Amino acid sequence: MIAIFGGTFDPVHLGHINMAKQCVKAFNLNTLYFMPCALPAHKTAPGISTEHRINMLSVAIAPYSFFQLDLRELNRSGPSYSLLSLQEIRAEHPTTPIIFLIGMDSFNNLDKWYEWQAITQLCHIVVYERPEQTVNPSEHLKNYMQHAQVNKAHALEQAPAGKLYFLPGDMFDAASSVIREQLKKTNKKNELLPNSVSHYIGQHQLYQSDD
Ligand SMILES: Nc1ncnc2c1ncn2[C@@H]1O[C@H](COP(=O)(O)OP(=O)(O)OP(=O)(O)O)[C@@H](O)[C@H]1O
Ligand SMILES: O=C(O)c1ccc[n+]([C@@H]2O[C@H](COP(=O)([O-])O)[C@@H](O)[C@H]2O)c1
Repeated sequence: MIAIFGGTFDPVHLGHINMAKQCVKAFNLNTLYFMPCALPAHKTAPGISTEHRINMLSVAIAPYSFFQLDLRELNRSGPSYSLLSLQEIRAEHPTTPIIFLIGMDSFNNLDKWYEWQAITQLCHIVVYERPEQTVNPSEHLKNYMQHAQVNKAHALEQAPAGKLYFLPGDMFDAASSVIREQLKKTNKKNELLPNSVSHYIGQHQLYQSDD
């Protein structure tokens, strides 16, 4: 199985680490790849450099041998459409099951992603719950849920793509946007961040203003 966790990671926080660990455990993965986007398709571009986002990801995942980075989106120009990355990964692994891990807020907006139906044919979507985000599907998503949703993680090993699984696990109340606001007010260690990321932010004086 190939597992990809895409995100802006501005910055990576303990909510990301928590859901990624749960995914590794549920699917008994050897490796889960964090895939930072260059230019988010549906939100404003990060105010810090890509290099800082990658360095923070690197220090955050360093303690875990089962986490790695996939930097392919940084090599493309234009919005980081997941479709293009998944097409590349599928071409590299024609028959292997591919998991794309997202949070509940992303799932509720999935039908607004570029060519979202093609995405659901290239990979399995695994959704992790998020505080204050209940499943809220549009008609399109309801239809997708009806034909794709499975209730056992094991079912995703039996096909290369096309399934949808809601991964159970403890929710973790953390959001990069909230953390950025907190960091603007105080540069004290932030409890929603791995210590190594807090340290990196302090060292490089990141997120001190809106610039
Ligand atoms: N605490 C969390 N619980 C569940 N899913 C999460 C959590 N934090 C992030 N995610 C999911 O991880 C993916 C990448 O998230 P992203 O890097 O955009 O961080 P974020 O915290 O959602 O950022 P922002 O607050 O700026 O929107 C998205 O699919 C998002 O839904
Ligand atoms: O391809 C798209 O249209 C698209 C739209 C919104 C989000 N995504 C992807 O979903 C992942 C989480 O996105 P975000 O914006 O919450 O960091 C990340 O890999 C994004 O590239 C992709």
